[in-house]
Amino acid sequence: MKIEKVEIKRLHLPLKEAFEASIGQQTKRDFLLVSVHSEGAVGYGESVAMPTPFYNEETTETVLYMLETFLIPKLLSGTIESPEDVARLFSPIRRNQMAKSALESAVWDLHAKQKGISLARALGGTRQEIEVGVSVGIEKSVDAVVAKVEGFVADGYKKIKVKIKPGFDIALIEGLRKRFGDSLPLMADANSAYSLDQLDLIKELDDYNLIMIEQPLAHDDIVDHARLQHQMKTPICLDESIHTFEDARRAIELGSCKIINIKVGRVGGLTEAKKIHDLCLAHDVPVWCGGMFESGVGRAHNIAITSLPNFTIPGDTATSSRYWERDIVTPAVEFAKPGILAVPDGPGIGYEINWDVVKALQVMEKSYSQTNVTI
Ligand SMILES: O=C(O)CCC(=O)c1ccccc1C(=O)O
Ligand SMILES: [Mg+2]
Repeated sequence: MKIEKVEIKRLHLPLKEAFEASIGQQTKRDFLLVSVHSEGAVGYGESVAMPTPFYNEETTETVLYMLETFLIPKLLSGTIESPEDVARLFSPIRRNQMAKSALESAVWDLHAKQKGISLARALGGTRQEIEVGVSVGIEKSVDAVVAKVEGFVADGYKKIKVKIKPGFDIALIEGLRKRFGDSLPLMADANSAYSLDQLDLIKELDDYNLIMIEQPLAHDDIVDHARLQHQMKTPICLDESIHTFEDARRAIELGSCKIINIKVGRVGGLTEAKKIHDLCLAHDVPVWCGGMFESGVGRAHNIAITSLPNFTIPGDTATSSRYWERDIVTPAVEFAKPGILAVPDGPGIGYEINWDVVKALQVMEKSYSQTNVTI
């Protein structure tokens, strides 16, 4: 497979409503839509980095820089037999997982389209349908979160994840349990807002039958999380701490978590996501697919990877309408049944790009081909 051309479009996609977490507030996506071209076929991917380095160290600007300066030149000048080779090609470049993933996932889409099969099938997915959860932001009051959750429960979402931070935690979970009872599939995500100094407070969360607590401690930690997991019955799930297969192996070995949130962008692409999935399967560690407010393109990649067998917990892969007035794909991502998405069986990601919407949102576009780049 020879990649002849790469295109990048930078888009500003407004969220329907602001979303707050312990790491800050978000009102729109500022992201890159990446296309890779080979022999008349086109594959699509998206960069999930945020404009600010508050979730991880990457930003939309650093992704653009890494793509232009290192990754696109490497892809255009290298030869790849399969999408798995892209990770090998990029391996001399350290980190910058979200930049790598934007390009790598586009090559996966291209590969599946060239084979005439769905991305899910190309990845080894086995499910035709996936269960979906929703991530709910911090609001001004417990009642305001309860009201939001009421709507999502009515929509049929199979898992409710609420964001917590110090001062907006125990009372929130208690309020939700009071309103919805013990059977609501509920979890909390702290985005690294706590430390072991707050051990007693964190341990109180053990009383609420949560499916898991996501990333309570530092974004770069697996040691304190192991200490915490050994003192709690509620499974700890790692998000920010896991960037690679090796991170996952070490975390499992230490007992830092019992569940892993796999985000395609955070781990550098679909090949690494699949490797982490396989490792977790071998160690009886269930996984689920997290979200980064992806547009329909990244969402389609998330749906495809979620069709693999060890994605046994509903992901943060909500419908387009949870986030956007108009998505950039057509059809929009919608439930087949309440709380259930159908895994597309058309070639590649299985969604078309809505170019009218892309044009309306586009703030920059660039094209790279073999003639105008050097490493
Ligand atoms: O609905 C989504 O896409 C997931 C929302 C979410 O929780 C999130 C969004 C942006 C950055 C980090 C996270 C997270 O999972 O921690
Ligand atoms: Mg998280």
